[in-house]
Amino acid sequence: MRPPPMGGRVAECRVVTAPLPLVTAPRRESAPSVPDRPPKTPTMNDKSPSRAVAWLVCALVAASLYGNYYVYDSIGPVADALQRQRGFSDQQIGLLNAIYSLPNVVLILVGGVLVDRFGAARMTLWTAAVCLLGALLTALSPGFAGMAAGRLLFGIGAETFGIATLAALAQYFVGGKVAFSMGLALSIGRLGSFSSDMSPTWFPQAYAQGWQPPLLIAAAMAAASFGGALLYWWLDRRVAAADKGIAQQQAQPFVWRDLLHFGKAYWFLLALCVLWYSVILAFRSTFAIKYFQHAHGLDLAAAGAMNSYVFLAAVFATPAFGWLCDRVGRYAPFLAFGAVLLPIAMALMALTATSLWVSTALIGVSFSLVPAVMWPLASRLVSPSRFGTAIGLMWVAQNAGIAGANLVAGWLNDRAGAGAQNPAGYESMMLFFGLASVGGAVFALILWLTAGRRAQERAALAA
Ligand SMILES: N[C@@H](Cc1c[nH]cn1)C(=O)NCC(=O)O
Repeated sequence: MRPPPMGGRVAECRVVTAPLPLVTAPRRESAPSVPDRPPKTPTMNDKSPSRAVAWLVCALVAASLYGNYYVYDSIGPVADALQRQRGFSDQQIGLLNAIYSLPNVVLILVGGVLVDRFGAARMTLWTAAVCLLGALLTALSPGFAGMAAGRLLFGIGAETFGIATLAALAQYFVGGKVAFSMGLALSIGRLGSFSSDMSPTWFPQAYAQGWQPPLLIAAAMAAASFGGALLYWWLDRRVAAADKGIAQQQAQPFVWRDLLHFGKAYWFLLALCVLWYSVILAFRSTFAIKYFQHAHGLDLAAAGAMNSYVFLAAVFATPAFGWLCDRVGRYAPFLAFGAVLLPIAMALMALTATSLWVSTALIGVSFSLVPAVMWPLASRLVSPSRFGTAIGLMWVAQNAGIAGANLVAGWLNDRAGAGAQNPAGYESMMLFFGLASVGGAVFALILWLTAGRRAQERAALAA
């Protein structure tokens, strides 16, 4: 009944003696290839109780992600109130979000290793607790320093929490539907981001009272997230207790050299992750609204709405694409398709007068498809006992890329004097994001055409 554990005392479970539901065939240690089809095992029988347990875990992880992503995006809606009521500068408000990413440039690798060491369930619980403390500190602090410390604490917990939740799904859905389950959980997370953006409409009384009540609502969301994590941890303990009789092996100690054994496909995926997320998150989260206003003549409300449709599309499309991937059994072509849509959208926006709806739709598909495939694919490219480390390393580079892209794009805009009076000043920023998105698409294509093809050839030979 228990999935192959990822860490802690019950970590390495690739040798399985009993025909257990949810415990599946061994995966490759460091294969540089992209699987054509998820391993078909007899473990995910539609009516087996273990399948129900896996979906319960998925529901708890998704609920937990909802609260976590709500807090992640909770500063934007109170930015104006923080400026008016507490006199915060733009730089201070920017820092409340930047301080989330900066420590993670180093720390998530440690977080990933801890996930492999102590297991997904324990780390989900511990990091959800850290996130709750961070959200409370942010909401209750009387001064800027306390709020910044709260966001720092939240960031330290949240990124490792993200890895632990992906690891949980990779464990429980190892026999099938991994992309669908991850897509579903991520889509509920996106719903949390969307809810946070919509909270001024949903909780007008809270916003009428000032900056604090909305942040207390965010802290309540973090508490709900912790509740979900607690239930998941409890369930995982019960599953472990039911599996007492099964031979389990000790966790492998972490060895830095292991990183070099991840294989080429993993490194292509990491490069795509850095470039694609840098464009998506730095452009969409920081500059898109301003760019739509100044270069495309939208007012603030229309620009904000246009941007939020990307989130909304992802809520529905991410699990749908995950389902499709599981069903078709292909990953790399979908990833390449999603990655190629991004430079096309950037080119349409920057170089043509095509309606913004077209580029928004393309970015919406890309934002739904790439994460729906990237994380399940990562779970198949490395050994289960190194999944946390592998994602940790990807997110170290991703956070550095996002922070760097924000700084470079801001510098390019300032240098060119970009603004409402000078829309052409955005050209260098768009060129930068365009080139980065082309780079991401190239790595996705290489991943598909080299590692993916080789896997197909091997499969054909084996047949
Ligand atoms: N490292 C995280 C960054 C993030 C984005 N939203 C909340 N955290 C990540 O890549 N998560 C996976 C995702 O696609 O959201």
